[in-house]
Amino acid sequence: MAWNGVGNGEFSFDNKRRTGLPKIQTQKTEDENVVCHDDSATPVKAQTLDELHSLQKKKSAPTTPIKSPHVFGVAVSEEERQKQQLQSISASLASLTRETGPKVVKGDPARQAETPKVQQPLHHHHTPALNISDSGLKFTHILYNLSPAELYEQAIKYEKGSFITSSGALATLSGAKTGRSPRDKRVVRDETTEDDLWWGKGSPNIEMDEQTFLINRERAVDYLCSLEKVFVNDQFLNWDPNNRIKVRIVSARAYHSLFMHNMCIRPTPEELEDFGTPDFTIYNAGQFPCNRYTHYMTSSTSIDINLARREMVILGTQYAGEMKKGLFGVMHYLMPKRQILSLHSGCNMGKEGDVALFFGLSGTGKTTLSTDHNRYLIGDDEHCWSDHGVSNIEGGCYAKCIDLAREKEPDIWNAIKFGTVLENVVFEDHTREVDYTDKSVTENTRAAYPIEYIPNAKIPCVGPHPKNVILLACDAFGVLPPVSKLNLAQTMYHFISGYTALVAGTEDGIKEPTATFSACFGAAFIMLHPTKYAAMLAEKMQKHGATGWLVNTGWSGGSYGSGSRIKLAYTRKIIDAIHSGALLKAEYKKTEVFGLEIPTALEGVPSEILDPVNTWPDKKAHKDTLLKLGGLFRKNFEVFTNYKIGSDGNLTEEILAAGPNF
Ligand SMILES: Nc1ncnc2c1ncn2[C@@H]1O[C@H](COP(=O)(O)OP(=O)(O)O)[C@@H](O)[C@H]1O
Ligand SMILES: C=C(OP(=O)(O)O)C(=O)O
Ligand SMILES: [Ca+2]
Ligand SMILES: [Mn+2]
Repeated sequence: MAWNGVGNGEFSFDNKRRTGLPKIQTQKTEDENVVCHDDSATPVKAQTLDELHSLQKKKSAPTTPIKSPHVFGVAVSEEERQKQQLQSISASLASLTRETGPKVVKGDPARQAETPKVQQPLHHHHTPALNISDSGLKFTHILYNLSPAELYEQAIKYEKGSFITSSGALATLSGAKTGRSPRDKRVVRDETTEDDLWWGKGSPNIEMDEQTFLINRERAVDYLCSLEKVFVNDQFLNWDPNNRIKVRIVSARAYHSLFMHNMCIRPTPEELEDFGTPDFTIYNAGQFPCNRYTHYMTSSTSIDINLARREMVILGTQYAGEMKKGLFGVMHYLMPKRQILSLHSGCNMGKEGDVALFFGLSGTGKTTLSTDHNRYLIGDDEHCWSDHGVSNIEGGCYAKCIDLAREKEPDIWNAIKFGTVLENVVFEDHTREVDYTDKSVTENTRAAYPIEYIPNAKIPCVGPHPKNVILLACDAFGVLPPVSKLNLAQTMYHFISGYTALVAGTEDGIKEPTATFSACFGAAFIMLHPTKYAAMLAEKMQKHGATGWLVNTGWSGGSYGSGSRIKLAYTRKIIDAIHSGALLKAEYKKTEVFGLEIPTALEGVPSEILDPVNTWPDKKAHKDTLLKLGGLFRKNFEVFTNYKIGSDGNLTEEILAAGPNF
């Protein structure tokens, strides 16, 4: 191909075939001696590219002037404060056999220029040179409380499977595990926990001894310290300032750090300055397995809680929900010790200050129904109920997003933007548009976002005593009514039972729903015997005059396979009528077997669906299914019949009588 360049700057590939296309002008002037200047911009204030890049970022100023923190009356310099912080992190990462923390330094190792020079390696004990192993010679870089933008960069650069979706969320994969592993949870049984905790049949607390915990802790710490860099989050749990817990999360992935940034309460820069020693520490070495030769291990996954040491170790699972629910378990131990009830529930508040709690197992609607455009969101999953009212434990929400639709759940849809972690979703390769119907990776696709991403979030996330306590069950048998009003004994019966029945999965051949009973609608997280929480709930509901409700967000018109799931729009109408007080005034009738009080009419919902028997074409099948479920409830409750609930002997009797009768 010939260069047809000519003196006037015209440029084409072939002069002869030049037809309709305009000539491309590369010089505006005819005078070749005039230097072409780039229009009006002033020149950059840099002599070199490095200098130019150094101009790009500035150190952000704290939101309030840094007060000089005094330690024993002595002012602490910023340098000293940074050193103390690093010392605290090094102490967290200390091997318990060597009793020394790793050498730690702040900043991304890939950006050496930004990493402060280390004058003195941080050791809190002097180690004789003879004892030093290779690991003692290396530095571990600490990426401390990074911002979402920084964590995005880390994830995209270093973690395979990290992408920015079209709405700005960070799509990520949680690896082989896409849900929690309750069978791999272990709790240290020692003097601290022996008498307090619920052990044995039905308990989620599978025991391990202190020594085994230390072995797993060492394994996790060694793994983390072997890395070039680890992420450290220092954050809070519980919006009740008097019962706030300081948590530190040490993890190997930006995904985990961003997840916890979103899910825990984010400290202000000032609060961070005074953070000090954490009350509880998570060591998340999820990419590294546990050693199956270790006593008590039954798989390569282990989630270990040591309440005396106030530590949790995660090995062999990267599912981020494990961290949030692990901390929830810790709160289920710490809070009742302070006479505060911890609850696996969502919570919202009306304009008049009326608070509702939404209990329910995974997938029953806590997040969906507490996120209500007409009400203030206090939280979607974990709360405390103290003498002062309710408080959210967390700073974020964790929504299921399978089949998420903008029209049905606009607030959750709009929260999936920059900063949100989107786990295990499938997206279109080019547009990065998420297909929320795609279950290729898992059905348990999730979005974790800070609570303020919901426009009507109530900040601070606290509220007065609840007026309504709504128990959600997704009944795939299709026999529980869409809504029932419960008396206190019934509320306790259903709270202790903790029933739901989801369809087992999407695999072929699974037609039968399986009933799940999970005490207190969260047996996987409770630490004490269920009757302890039940007694506290009964006392609080009685004292504050709260009404209990049972809402079936599951099947209607038949079981899974023949019936269909109750429309979300109808469930919302039901919930609206509970909030407004309209349902309290409705006319009621009693159902057979379960003895539930059901309304005969309700605005916005077809009356015939209020009594499930009307919706089943086959009445015998309905009766058989009802009796079958009643039998399952009865069998499940057998283990609780020997327990007293609270100090009121009558209540225990009433609760036992509040179950199905046939
Ligand atoms: N009638 C209904 N009520 C509540 N949720 C429903 C209903 N029908 C379908 N769903 C879907 O069920 C799921 C409930 O999940 P979620 O609210 O995240 O549960 P939880 O927070 O209790 O784990 C959501 O995906 C929601 O869209
Ligand atoms: C994160 C979880 O909570 P939920 O499904 O109740 O939202 C979970 O159970 O793993
Ligand atoms: Ca931060
Ligand atoms: Mn939820």
